Amino acid sequence: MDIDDAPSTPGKWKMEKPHHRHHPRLLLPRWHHSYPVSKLVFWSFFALALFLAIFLLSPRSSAPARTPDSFASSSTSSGVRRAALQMAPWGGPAWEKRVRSSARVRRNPGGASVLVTGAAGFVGMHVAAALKRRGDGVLGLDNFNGYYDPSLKRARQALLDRAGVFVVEGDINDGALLRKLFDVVPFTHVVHLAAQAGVRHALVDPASYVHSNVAGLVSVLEAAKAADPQPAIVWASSSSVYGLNSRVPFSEAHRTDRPASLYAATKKAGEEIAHAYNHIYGLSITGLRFFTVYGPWGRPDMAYFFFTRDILLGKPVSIFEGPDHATVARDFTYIDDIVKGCLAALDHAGKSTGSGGKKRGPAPLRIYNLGNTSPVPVTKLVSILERLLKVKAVKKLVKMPRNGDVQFTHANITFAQKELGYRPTTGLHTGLKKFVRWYLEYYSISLSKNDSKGRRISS
Ligand SMILES: O=C(O)[C@H]1O[C@H](OP(=O)(O)OP(=O)(O)OC[C@H]2O[C@@H](n3ccc(=O)[nH]c3=O)[C@H](O)[C@@H]2O)[C@H](O)[C@@H](O)[C@@H]1O
Repeated sequence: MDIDDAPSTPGKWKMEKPHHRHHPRLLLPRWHHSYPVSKLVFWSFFALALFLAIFLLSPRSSAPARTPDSFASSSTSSGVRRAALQMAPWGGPAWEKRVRSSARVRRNPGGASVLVTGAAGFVGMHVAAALKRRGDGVLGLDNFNGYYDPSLKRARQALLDRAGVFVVEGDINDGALLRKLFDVVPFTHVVHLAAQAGVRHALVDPASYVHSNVAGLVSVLEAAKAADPQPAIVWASSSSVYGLNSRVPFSEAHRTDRPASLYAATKKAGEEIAHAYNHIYGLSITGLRFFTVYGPWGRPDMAYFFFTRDILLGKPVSIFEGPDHATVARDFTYIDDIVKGCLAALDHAGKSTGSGGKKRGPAPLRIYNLGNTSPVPVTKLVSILERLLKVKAVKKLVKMPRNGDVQFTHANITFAQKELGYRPTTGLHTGLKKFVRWYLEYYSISLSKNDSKGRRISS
């Protein structure tokens, strides 16, 4: 029946006797007329209540499954990636109120009010949460780009939101946004962690490294130098700046002028840019050279993360070897140790001395290694994962491609120990155990559901 055939006045439609041969749709008007209104209301409410109950009580597993294999988006070009970024609009009284409230110091008398860039990233989320926990004011900033699965970044944002940290959606290259944030909040510190990370990806999308790690850093320093008061800056450099340095363990006094990747070169450039801003404007700047940070809520582009995924899927993992089968090793550093190092660097950062864009006196300029001081071969990393996952990995030993990787990293942390009281306490086995526990829970994977070869076939 066409809707145009229906009379406009209810009740004028002559009903037929219900008949089972009728199409159910034709019975509807009759049912409507013969059913008491009270019963109709009752059943409508009942249906609505049932629907709500099912919706609210449904277990987490009924939500769209999280899949750990979405790092494929990393191969998109920077142009495509940026075009796809849909930033939420910023500004307005309600937005400013939220910004102010998030950045307000709560329980920490004389505490810091901190802008954390890259707050939806791995290290950013942990640092922002730790600052908030101890009562500091924290505002996050992140552009939620698609270098890896943005839903993981959204989940981190949701976690911060529950902790009372507002993450503003925006790019560090947006000077107007940064100026606005400094207008609204007199930040005492900036922990600048937003960056284009990943050593090997620089071959795929070199422009994104210059955009985030060079132009983005300058943009943040420009906003900081013009702010009144000027904040102290703590930012993420990288162990990769040691590049072809072969003296071990790597010390801050060693050469860092032979980077092996564009990523490393942009981080090294950042250290020189920091020098210039400290020199000209009196900004207090501390660079932290992180050594292969890993742990819960980590980055899917890192080896320990995608090895875990591939081992569970029964897919081969490529283990890089140096020339003549030489071991490739990393000074893997657990996230909680890195967070302690970041907070200590912030607490020990001397003040910036400039104001109104003018230097008033010398300000601190520091660089520290934050590593674990015990390099572990990648083969060992894989065997720990095999034990924790209770699955044998399909291992492929391959010659390390010329992709910017270095063979070995090992941190000397004497300076950080002496000046920041930094002391890493988590070994690789313990740290990976915590990572694996998080990974299985986050992706709702049960190890008991393996196939006959002991492999997990799907999440
Ligand atoms: O320390 C740092 O500064 C850097 O640490 C990591 O870089 P990387 O140490 O190369 O970490 P992964 O990419 O997770 O690689 C870990 C190890 O696994 C090896 N690997 C990687 C990939 C692979 O398929 N096979 C393999 O054996 C690498 O050569 C490396 O020795 C981060 O990805 C960088 O963003 C960070 O700046």
